[in-house]
Amino acid sequence: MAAALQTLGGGIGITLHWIAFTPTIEQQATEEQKKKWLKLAQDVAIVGAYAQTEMGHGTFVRGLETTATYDPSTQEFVINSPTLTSTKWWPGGLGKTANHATVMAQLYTRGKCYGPHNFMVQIRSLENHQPCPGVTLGDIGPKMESNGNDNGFARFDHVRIPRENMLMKFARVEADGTYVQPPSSKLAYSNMVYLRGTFVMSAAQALASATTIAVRYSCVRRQSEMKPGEPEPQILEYQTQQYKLFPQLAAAYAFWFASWFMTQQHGSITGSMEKGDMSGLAELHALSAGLKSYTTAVTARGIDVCRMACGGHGYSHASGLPALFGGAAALCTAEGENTVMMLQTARYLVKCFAQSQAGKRLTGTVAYLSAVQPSPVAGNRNMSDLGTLVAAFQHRAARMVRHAAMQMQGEMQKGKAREDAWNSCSVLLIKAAEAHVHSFVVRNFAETVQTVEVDESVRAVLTSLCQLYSLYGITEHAGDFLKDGYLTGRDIDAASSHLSAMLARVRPDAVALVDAFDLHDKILRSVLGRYDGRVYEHLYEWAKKSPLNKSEVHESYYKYLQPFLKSNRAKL
Ligand SMILES: CCCCC/C=C\C/C=C\C/C=C\CCCCC(=O)SCCNC(=O)CCNC(=O)[C@H](O)C(C)(C)COP(=O)(O)OP(=O)(O)OC[C@H]1O[C@@H](n2cnc3c(N)ncnc32)[C@H](O)[C@@H]1OP(=O)(O)O
Ligand SMILES: Cc1cc2nc3c(=O)[nH]c(=O)nc-3n(C[C@H](O)[C@H](O)[C@H](O)COP(=O)(O)OP(=O)(O)OC[C@H]3O[C@@H](n4cnc5c(N)ncnc54)[C@H](O)[C@@H]3O)c2cc1C
Repeated sequence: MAAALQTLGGGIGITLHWIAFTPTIEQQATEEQKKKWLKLAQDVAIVGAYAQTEMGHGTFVRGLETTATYDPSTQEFVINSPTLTSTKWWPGGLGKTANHATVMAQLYTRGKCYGPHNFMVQIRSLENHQPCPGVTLGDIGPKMESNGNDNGFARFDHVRIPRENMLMKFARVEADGTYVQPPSSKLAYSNMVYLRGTFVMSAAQALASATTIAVRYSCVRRQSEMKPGEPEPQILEYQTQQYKLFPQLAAAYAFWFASWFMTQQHGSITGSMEKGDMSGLAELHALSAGLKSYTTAVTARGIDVCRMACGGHGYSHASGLPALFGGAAALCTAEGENTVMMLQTARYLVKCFAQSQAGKRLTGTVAYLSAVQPSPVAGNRNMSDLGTLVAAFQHRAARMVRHAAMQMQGEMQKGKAREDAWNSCSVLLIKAAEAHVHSFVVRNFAETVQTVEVDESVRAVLTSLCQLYSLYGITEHAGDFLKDGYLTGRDIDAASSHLSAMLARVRPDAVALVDAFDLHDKILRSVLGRYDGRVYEHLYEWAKKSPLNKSEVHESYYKYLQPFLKSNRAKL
């Protein structure tokens, strides 16, 4: 149903109904409110949008301008868009599809503002789908990709909703207008944490799709001569092609396993939060923000590497790669712009570093920060040993977190305000947070391949993939590892030669590793990545269906080219 709606002639989008609107009801509504809306949403008896971002604010949620003012005389909230920049802007499905929206608005009661809260607002008639009174709706226009989704705008002109339409699981407003505090003001943001966590799997699946397409095509495509007179080789025989594709393939597996951890963490921490234990929220936020930022950025870049590795046909929509890239690029901005998200992780790391400096034993994904010795113990390391590689990534991250935090402390000791010191160290902070997330992904990958229940022959392949992913990271960021002498030049050379060996070792299993993603042709939507490998016949069929081929001589010839040619010939 959802897929049908999704593809029905484009222009409508129900994705956000499933991934944002419905989970918001699940996570933020009271049991009473769930009885009213959750089944309607789950049965698609209503279609919803998650309306938070405005034309003037996306990142800075506390700066949102839409207001929800409580009127105790009628026990209603008045939803209003006071300025042009308060217009809700970007929400998927808001333009033409949704008839309801959870609207994030500044809550006012008894003349005081209590910050952003979620409100259920009906925006279109259930009879004729016309906008409700006081509601102005529309699509925001063509985008880089995903134009099948009607990302829309909405304005509210003093629209009245019952008090009960405030999602009140955490915070409440009583009938007389009394505001009841939530256990944490950030619980209103809980669905963003959930959604960021799901983006890690979206990134893994997107990179899995791109590497499936590129690896399969690289076995079909033959090009050039490796040795004079020999037949043209599969382009996957070129080491450069392996160096482009196999690290992306390894990253797809790494992110897939990271999303398993993210899902498990989200479940257990939100489970504890249900019982009132908020202690895990900060780590969950930092992990989901950092993983979302890191995996989507690597995925977007990786898909473009796959696209380029397929030459001209990669640039055709027949390959499916431009659409994948456009979708992955969106993930870098949506649900928390990547820079801002990585800064959130950095904020958490600086806090944890200070706690560890004060003698607190750190736990969870930051435990290594207190365990890693500042002074490196140089020496010939076994660069093919996973434990050695994990330790190298943790040392790098710990060193960079310490450096950024100390730099910030130094700025403040010179008299800078904390906020100014933060801003002037934010590039260092971002790099440290990226190193932290990278070390988590490597450690989690290594732990998963060592413990996952698979045949030993499969474990051997996954171990090679994990070594390849780690060695690629070390060689790509060699400076970070060399800086304090933790790794030597000889170690980096050893890492490079092991990486070359891993490329050759993974080659025989490359097709099996992408087939293992089990992505049906209907999901891949790629002529180059077809399971049957019949690329050229289907590329020709695909091209023949181009709208431009409906007529032998296109109407533009008669309208523009013919008169233009005629006039140029007349001047000869
Ligand atoms: C091929 C690809 C695959 C498929 C893709 C297909 C197509 C692509 C198309 C679309 C993509 C798909 C879906 C799109 C869905 C997108 C939906 C949306 O975008 S919804 C809107 C999302 N918006 C955001 O995420 C906003 C981001 N901004 C924020 O979250 C916050 O403003 C902030 C940046 C975090 C700052 O908030 P604030 O200023 O209040 O906080 P700070 O002062 O920085 O920190 C205070 C304190 O609070 C803690 N904290 C902050 N946030 C949270 C949180 N969520 N949970 C818990 N704690 C939080 C923070 O850590 C601080 O704590 P402390 O240090 O202890 O003081
Ligand atoms: C495809 C797509 C779908 C979306 N779907 C939805 C949806 O369904 N519902 C919804 O509510 N929203 C949706 N959004 C909006 C999305 O959540 C916002 O675009 C996102 O949160 C970024 O906010 P912004 O666009 O205001 O960018 P800005 O925050 O203005 O960012 C612009 C630049 O400023 C920088 N910047 C901002 N703040 C800081 C800071 N504190 N420190 C350093 N740099 C900073 C950013 O890093 C970035 O480089 C969608 C967006 C896209 C692209």
